[in-house]
Amino acid sequence: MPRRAHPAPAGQDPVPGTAHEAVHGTRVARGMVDSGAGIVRQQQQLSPNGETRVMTDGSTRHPDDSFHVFDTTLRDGAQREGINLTVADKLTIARHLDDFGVGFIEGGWPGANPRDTEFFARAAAELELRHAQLVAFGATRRAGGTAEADPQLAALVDSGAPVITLVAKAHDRHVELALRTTLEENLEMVRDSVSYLRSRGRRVFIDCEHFFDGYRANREYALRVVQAAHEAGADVVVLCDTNGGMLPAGVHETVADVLAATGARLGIHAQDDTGCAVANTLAAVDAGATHVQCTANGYGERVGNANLFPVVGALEIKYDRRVLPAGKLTEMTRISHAVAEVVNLTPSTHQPYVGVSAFAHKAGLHASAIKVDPDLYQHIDPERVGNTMRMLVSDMAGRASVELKGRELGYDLSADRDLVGRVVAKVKEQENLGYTYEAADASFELLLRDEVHGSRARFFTLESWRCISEQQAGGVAAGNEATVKLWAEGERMVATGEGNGPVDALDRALRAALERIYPQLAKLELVDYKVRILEGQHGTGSRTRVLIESADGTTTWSTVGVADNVIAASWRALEDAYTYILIKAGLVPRD
Ligand SMILES: CC(=O)SCCNC(=O)CCNC(=O)[C@H](O)C(C)(C)COP(=O)(O)OP(=O)(O)OC[C@H]1O[C@@H](n2cnc3c(N)ncnc32)[C@H](O)[C@@H]1OP(=O)(O)O
Ligand SMILES: CC(=O)C(=O)O
Repeated sequence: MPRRAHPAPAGQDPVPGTAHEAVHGTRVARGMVDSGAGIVRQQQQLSPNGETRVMTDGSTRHPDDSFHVFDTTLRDGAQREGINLTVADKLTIARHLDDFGVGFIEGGWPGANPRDTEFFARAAAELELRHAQLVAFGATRRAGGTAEADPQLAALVDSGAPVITLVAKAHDRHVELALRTTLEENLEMVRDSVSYLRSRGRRVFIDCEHFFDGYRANREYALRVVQAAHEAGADVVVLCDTNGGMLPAGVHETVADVLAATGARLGIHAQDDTGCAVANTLAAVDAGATHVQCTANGYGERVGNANLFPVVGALEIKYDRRVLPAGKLTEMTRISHAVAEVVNLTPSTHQPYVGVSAFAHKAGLHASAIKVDPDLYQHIDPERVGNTMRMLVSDMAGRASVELKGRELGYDLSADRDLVGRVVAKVKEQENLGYTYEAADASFELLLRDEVHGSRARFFTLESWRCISEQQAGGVAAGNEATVKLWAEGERMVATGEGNGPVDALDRALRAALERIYPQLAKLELVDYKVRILEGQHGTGSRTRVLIESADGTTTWSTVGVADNVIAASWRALEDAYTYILIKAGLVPRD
């Protein structure tokens, strides 16, 4: 890997606990350094070839400091509408990010609110980071003051974080309108703030806010801000597309120019307002930036930031650049979903690399090529990022889709072309009635099994069901009751259930009838229920489709039912859900 092109400024030693020793050729660095406001852990070794840094706790650091993956989920990601993290959430996310192997975790703005201040205090006491360094974020000192006397900078030092990111104005108009100060004073604020933090033993990165817009408005001034930060000792000058309006070509051209004009080490921070944050980040890397700021799942202010996962995926796989510790790339899908869980947002199914649909194939022609070689329709092997290929079966499926889906489910259908053809035809016929099998894997598996065995799998046979929903005047629900009459193991069962809705009542009645014979049903839980009214087709009236997601404590599965009314459709989806759990429990149905 290339070494860092920009050694620390003359007269200033690299900050203890950072990876400068790689730049300066030192092979071993150990010890605990009191940096003035807290102990900075400094236990690291370079292997003889300089490629792997082995920490004394056995973990590995990045090969060197020449490229930074900097995560700002806990600072800029938390600026997304709808995200509201507790300190405990932030600590959990920091552990996930460290486990993934990012180099820097920006934890928040100490002093801006009690939560972020507490986060840094607890991080110092509780976080055992194996790969990352913790970063505190803040702004340059106030206009007209001194860094020494600035309470906000004091809070950054007090946070104990070994690395500080300072946001600085780089757009002349912002200096005049937002800071209400002179262009010269803004440069002085940058120099003074960086020098002060450096004198306190901190490594400093500068986020040049609105850099690209500022560069367009006043190139010379924007470059002077970069130069001021660089000369004062900022390790990386991060060019920020704060309003997110840039496109990749413009980013590339600007970064290349700034690099040539200043010689500063450059980073990129891209907001996603044009949908180009990842592309802009990579364009900056192509132009020479060696520090990328990203957030997990692209969370961030307004529409978000450059998404960490596709950026890292591109760097590791497409650029063949080792930015994660060995073996960590396969953790990507798990980490993405784990962070989504903590922030309480459903993971985007269509996210590149890590979404559940990222390697899901629906079109029959795709499946037929994938059958020969998955590379024909996949840009990478999904296992490289911990994801899996999935076949979707729908009315767009062909023989190959069914054969591959069958293989996924444990059926070898390759020798029976007729059977596969019958399954394809059945799927298309059923989907024409409103069924959807891509969203109901378990119903598809039952359909496939029925074709393989030549008859419907049955653990019970319905005689009738009846639901009664009662409402009192004024719209107050009085109750829901369902009765099922069915046959199982030669016995006739009649059972009644009450529930908070007719489908709940039907489910309870079914359990009451069957649980004695099939105790495995005690584990069955209905976890999600979706109804969709389908427009009438071919002159028929509208139909109702119900999708039920069930779980047994270890796995989940989905079933589908379609009928003219919602309860009949629900019954069909329930019947599949019950049948599926019993088959999975190893019971043999009467076919
Ligand atoms: C592009 C980004 O996303 S940068 C990150 C932005 N993040 C946040 O704003 C979240 C945390 N922020 C906060 O909690 C608050 O805004 C605080 C604590 C930082 C400041 O709060 P307040 O003191 O009440 O100020 P307020 O938010 O109204 O305005 C910001 C002040 O910072 C000043 N300021 C803005 N940018 C900078 C800068 N780069 N350097 C120095 N001062 C700055 C403004 O001039 C303004 O000063 P004024 O109060 O003298 O007019
Ligand atoms: C610093 C930052 O978050 C921005 O400029 O967008």
